[in-house]
Amino acid sequence: MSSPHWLAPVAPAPVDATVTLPGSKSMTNRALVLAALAGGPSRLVRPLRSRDTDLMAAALRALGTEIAEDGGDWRVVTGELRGPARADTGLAGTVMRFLPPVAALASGEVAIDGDPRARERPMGPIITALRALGAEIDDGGRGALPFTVRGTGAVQGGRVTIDASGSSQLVSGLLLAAPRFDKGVEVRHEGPPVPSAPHLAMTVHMLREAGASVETDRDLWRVAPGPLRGREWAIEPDLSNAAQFLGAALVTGGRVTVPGWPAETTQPGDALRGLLAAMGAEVSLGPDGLTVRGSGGGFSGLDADLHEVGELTPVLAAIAALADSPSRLTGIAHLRGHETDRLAALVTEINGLGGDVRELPDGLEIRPRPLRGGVFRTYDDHRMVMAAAVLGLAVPGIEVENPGTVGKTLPNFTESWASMLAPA
Ligand SMILES: O=C(O)C1=C[C@@H](OP(=O)(O)O)[C@@H](O)[C@H](O)C1
Ligand SMILES: C=C(OP(=O)(O)O)C(=O)O
Repeated sequence: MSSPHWLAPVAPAPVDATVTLPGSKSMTNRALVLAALAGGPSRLVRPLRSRDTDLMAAALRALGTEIAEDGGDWRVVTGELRGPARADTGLAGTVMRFLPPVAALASGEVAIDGDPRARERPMGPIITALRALGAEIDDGGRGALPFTVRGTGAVQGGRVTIDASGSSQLVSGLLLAAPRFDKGVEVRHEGPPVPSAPHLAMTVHMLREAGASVETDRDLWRVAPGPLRGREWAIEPDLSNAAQFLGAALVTGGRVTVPGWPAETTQPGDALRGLLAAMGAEVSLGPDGLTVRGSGGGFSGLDADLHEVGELTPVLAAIAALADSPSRLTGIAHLRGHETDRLAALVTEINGLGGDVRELPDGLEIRPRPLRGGVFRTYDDHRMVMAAAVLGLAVPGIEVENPGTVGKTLPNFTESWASMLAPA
């Protein structure tokens, strides 16, 4: 899926905009899985419609779930899970990690594959864990996509140890399907720290909302077997996808408001409030939503451990490249296994515009430099498009390769970006 280059627009003036964001990818794909496993019908209200969520819906439909359009909502009716079926994960981490445990509950074979890069993303630990829990998986010994899950209609479940330092989704995937395992599951993580703690909290929270009994301790998650309830899932706006819009307020010394910002949430994007404030933004959360204002007098770099909120890195790195002082972003070695090796991609592309970004063993060191225009490659990574857009606010002539790849989570991004920049 490639599209012609997009010339990232320079901000003609400080932005002054209200930006309504589509739903959360992470919540939409969890709700779809929980709805497919529930005992009764569910409704997803304002789900995200994007490549990642459409792929999850298509995969669950292929397994026998009915997912109907209903005025922008999705109505989900549980069916008997069955193969034979084929499922495409695209490049979606949530689909490649959340679907196999569901496929293991189906009767019949489910062949799962994805984009070429999907075959390189960490999958080994969840394949091994599923086998230990009683599933049969033929992966040709690769420990990666593609593979076939030979479902028997049931998974025994029980205790399992996993190294989830490569991705929190390896744990989330096991937990989401676990109420339907005969013995539930007890997952213990052993290894370097698991990233993305808020996403694990989201998994636990949503499981409980669906009626599951979940206990957690440090590096330990226990899900009891039992029925899941069909219910209405009101999907929150995707707060991680707010990063570039709120960042635009800081970079241009303007104002951006995101309506519908939840007062309480498990989304990692909520950390943007503190992170942008640390760079000098004025941040306020009120009845109109979250408002970020930049001073117009420049802003400082950021020294932060982003281990828990790794998906914010590409956009924060772009903001940091335009700051008045250096930044150090750490705790994000696992980003080498994301849509692309994000540490390498950010170094290559920002330095290609004249920047000075250095890769650390677990992060990035960013020294702001005057940047020039040029081609910015995006490596099939939606967040590289978003990062380029932020740089383009201040640097004329940034040509973004394959902007359509942003449709992984935000299909109308270039249009919303243009309306944000249009005079009020
Ligand atoms: O569970 C989820 O919805 C996600 C978990 C995180 O994955 P990692 O723990 O692999 O970083 C995050 O980066 C990804 O965008 C979404
Ligand atoms: C890492 C990300 O996605 P995925 O769900 O594919 O892991 C992301 O959205 O930044």
